[in-house]
Amino acid sequence: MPDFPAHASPAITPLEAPRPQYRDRTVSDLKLNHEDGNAPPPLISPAFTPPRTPSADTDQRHDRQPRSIPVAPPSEDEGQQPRLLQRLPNVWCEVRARIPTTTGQEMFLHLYHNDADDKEHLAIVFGPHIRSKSLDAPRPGETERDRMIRGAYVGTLFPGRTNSRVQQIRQDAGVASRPSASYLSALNVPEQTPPSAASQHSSDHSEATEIDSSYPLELGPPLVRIHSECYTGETVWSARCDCGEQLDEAARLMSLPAPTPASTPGSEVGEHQIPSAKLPSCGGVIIYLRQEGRGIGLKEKLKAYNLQDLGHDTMEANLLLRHPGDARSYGLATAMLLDLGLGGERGIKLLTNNPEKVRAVEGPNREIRVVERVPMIPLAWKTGGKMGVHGPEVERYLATKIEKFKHMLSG
Ligand SMILES: Nc1nc2c(ncn2[C@@H]2O[C@H](COP(=O)(O)OP(=O)(O)OP(=O)(O)O)[C@@H](O)[C@H]2O)c(=O)[nH]1
Repeated sequence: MPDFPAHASPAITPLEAPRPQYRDRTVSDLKLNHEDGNAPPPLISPAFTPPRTPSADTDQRHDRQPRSIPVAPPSEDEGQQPRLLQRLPNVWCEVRARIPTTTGQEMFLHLYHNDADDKEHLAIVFGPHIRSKSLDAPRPGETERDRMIRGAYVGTLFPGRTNSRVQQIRQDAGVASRPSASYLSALNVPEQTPPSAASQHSSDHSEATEIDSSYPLELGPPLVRIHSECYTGETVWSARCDCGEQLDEAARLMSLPAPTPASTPGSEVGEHQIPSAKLPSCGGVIIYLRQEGRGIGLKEKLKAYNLQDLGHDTMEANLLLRHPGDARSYGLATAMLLDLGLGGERGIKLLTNNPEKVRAVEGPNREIRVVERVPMIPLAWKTGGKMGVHGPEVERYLATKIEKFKHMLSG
């Protein structure tokens, strides 16, 4: 018997926790994985494998425009109808700010308030073409500085700037007449357009129309992701779900350069060299809804995780806690998209696997049209386990999404 110090406990065999018996099949059982048999390598440690940020240098094979699937308009006899609010909530963008990202691309974070809940929902806007009407509309008594502080400015802020409007940009650039579209685009300034049907919600004040924007027709329907908050998957490296990876992938796709001549690296617009990191991207919007845990909140989701460790799947766990399997609705997202000028005939391309989301985001009167769906295939499947979240928990989670939530994950 070795000499242990007095405080040492006698060596005992640690209690072997019985492994929970899961009744669900895993994704591997469903034969949807590209790899057969070879389990992907485990995550090393969250400290060394932070969630991926959208990056131009991540897997070049995926640097193409995303594959999308046309969405048929809804028919009367469709079986299960999504939960739709009778009327859309009122939403308004309180403030926005430019966020340079680790990839060199910039995005504008828009913070929204609404009259349906007291949460701060967000719109993460990529590219220069999408602007919030409620943000741009003038507010009583505000100064130009107030407008710049709340983000209702055109172009880029710089020390000493005194005016939020486009004329100021022209003067600073020494451009007497109306600058070219590509020059404005390089400055992140939307082109001035006459008020259109799509801008019918804007205020008719001259300031608002001056900075009205439109998403260029040649870019096709803008790419949109409606993303529900997931603290565990996006912040603390959880491998129980693929939420963090989905957020990264959406941002990456929206940062891909737009297929226009101006997007050629090193291209020049007049005398102005456009830095490649600032080349215009196709852009798009991630509507980030504070719907933690499919709407049940973090506390309840953590309880659900414990139930999952006791052998239940993600849907059963919600039901055992007396919550719906999915407690979300998408009226806020619809209203935010309208405020961002994405209503109307042209429609949007929605990045999702969730069939309910496709219909629900269209709103009670089809205010938004989802004309194409872009599937979100887990990165581990696309890369044969080299990248992305993998492990038994996420496999069970994905299997339940396919089997019980009817997610269209096989493409
Ligand atoms: N209640 C509960 N919520 C979860 C769990 N795992 C992730 N979530 C939440 O699920 C939401 C994301 O939903 P998903 O089902 O992954 O995806 P989706 O938004 O329905 O569909 P996609 O658009 O295809 O991603 C986020 O709010 C997460 O916090 C879980 O085990 N239990």
